[in-house]
Amino acid sequence: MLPNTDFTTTRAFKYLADHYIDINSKSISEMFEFDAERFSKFSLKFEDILFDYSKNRIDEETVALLIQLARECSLNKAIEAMFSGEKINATEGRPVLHIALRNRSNTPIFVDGKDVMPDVNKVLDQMKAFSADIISGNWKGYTGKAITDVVNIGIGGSDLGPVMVTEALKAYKNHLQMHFVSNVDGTHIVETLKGLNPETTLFLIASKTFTTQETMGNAHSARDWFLAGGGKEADVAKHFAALSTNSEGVSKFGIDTKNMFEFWDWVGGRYSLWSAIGLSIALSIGFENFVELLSGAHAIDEHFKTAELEENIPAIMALIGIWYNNFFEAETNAILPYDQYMHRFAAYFQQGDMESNGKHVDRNGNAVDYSTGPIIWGEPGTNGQHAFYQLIHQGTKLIPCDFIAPAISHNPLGEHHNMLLSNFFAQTEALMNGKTREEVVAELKKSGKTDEEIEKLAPFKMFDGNRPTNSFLLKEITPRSLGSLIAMYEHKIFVQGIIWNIYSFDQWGVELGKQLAGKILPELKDDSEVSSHDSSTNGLINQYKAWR
Ligand SMILES: O=P(O)(O)OC[C@H]1O[C@@H](O)[C@@H](O)[C@@H](O)[C@@H]1O
Repeated sequence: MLPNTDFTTTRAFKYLADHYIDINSKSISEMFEFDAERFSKFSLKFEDILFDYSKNRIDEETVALLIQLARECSLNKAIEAMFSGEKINATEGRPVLHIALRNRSNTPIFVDGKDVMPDVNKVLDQMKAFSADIISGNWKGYTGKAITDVVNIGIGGSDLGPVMVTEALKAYKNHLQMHFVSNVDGTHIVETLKGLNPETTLFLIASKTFTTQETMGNAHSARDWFLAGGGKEADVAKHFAALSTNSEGVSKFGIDTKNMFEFWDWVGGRYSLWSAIGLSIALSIGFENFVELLSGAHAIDEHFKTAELEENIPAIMALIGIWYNNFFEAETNAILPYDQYMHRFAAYFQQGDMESNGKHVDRNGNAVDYSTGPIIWGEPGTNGQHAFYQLIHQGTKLIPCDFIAPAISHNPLGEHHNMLLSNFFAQTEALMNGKTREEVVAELKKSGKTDEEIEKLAPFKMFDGNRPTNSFLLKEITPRSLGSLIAMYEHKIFVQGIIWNIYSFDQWGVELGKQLAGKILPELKDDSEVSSHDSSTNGLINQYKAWR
């Protein structure tokens, strides 16, 4: 059973509300001036990842109270419940066990009295053998040629994780060309298949449920393309594999269940890159590297389970987020990787975080009267600097930012990496320090402006500063360090869900969209006028019919 506490009624919450008034009158830079130990107090190291949270609007009391909050909400019990396979996804009656998929210690994890590890290991072995066969060219297509291109067809959790990781780990890539088709917009598959050869293309149909409209639509079009290109029905087995929990759906589609890589309903879609859904990752970077990714995540699982809350990186990340979300009323959280390979990281955690904690009903079924999951967004630095950082620096909204960067680049080209990292450091510093009137006046004087001009310009050139950031400095983006970083964010989401007393592992809001589209689709089949909706929807549908 998960604990069931309204965090706004805890003692810690009340203390935090008072303490907020105090902290709100302080600046981060001031707190650095008064405390030479601030960086060492508010930073943690895990293997080759340095997590620096000292540039936040916090002091020691803040952290102590936030930890008290976590304790009053029985976070430790909740962690135990997840790791021991309890059905903590109560609205779907399922455990939440992505941690089992990367349980490299292989200790038993029981679901309904059955250890899941033998099944997990069996699928890993199957992925190992399959990826070795495809990569080595042992596996032949229907005309005897080796596979050159892999197309993963999936959406949401069956797409975003594989895309994000294969991009982030491109430096580890082999000769196979990876492609990802997600959108039901025909453009996506048509453009992807241009230039591909059916004889050397492998399709992975990635869908937990094997019923998702977009994926099924794209999978059928892929098969039509394959058959039109010369392949026969009997050849489908050499070119299509399925990653799914639904073996019935897979065989109905015509994929040999020998080519099915199974996972289980206790794996949430947005937490599934560690499962068979990660087959495209194993194909792209090799199975050993995929295992490294799992190992990095497993190391964080152990840390999360055993570290004291004061030293627990995911817990601290979560608590700082709660501090801004529920006391400063920050609505969003920007994720800003200074690494081009990580360009889909923010998009990945848009689903990870927003689908998990975008909930307005607590675990008792009552509407909450506090703010829950933040809006997650972001782009890689330095691109974002030339686009939206203006608002982060000088806008009216408080936007806590996560800066992420590797110390070692996979592409050390001249001064590029120093230039990139100088921006990373400068931005977090500038967001904290801002620019005072005195500094602005001195700068303008130096540039030869008159007193009158200075008076006019100064307000626009001043920055308040005091804008909070977390910094994640990784030695290098490797399969292991990336695995750890992803797991940190996953557990951050978990901790926040526990404190907000919501269910983080269902997604009823998304299910609605699936139902609604299914209702309108038949109405679009012919040209007859539609009148069963509101006048806007009728108007749009009828105009669509007139124009198409
Ligand atoms: O993997 P399948 O079942 O195709 O689902 C793909 C995605 O569908 C969405 O509507 C959500 O439910 C996501 O959590 C899920 O990742």
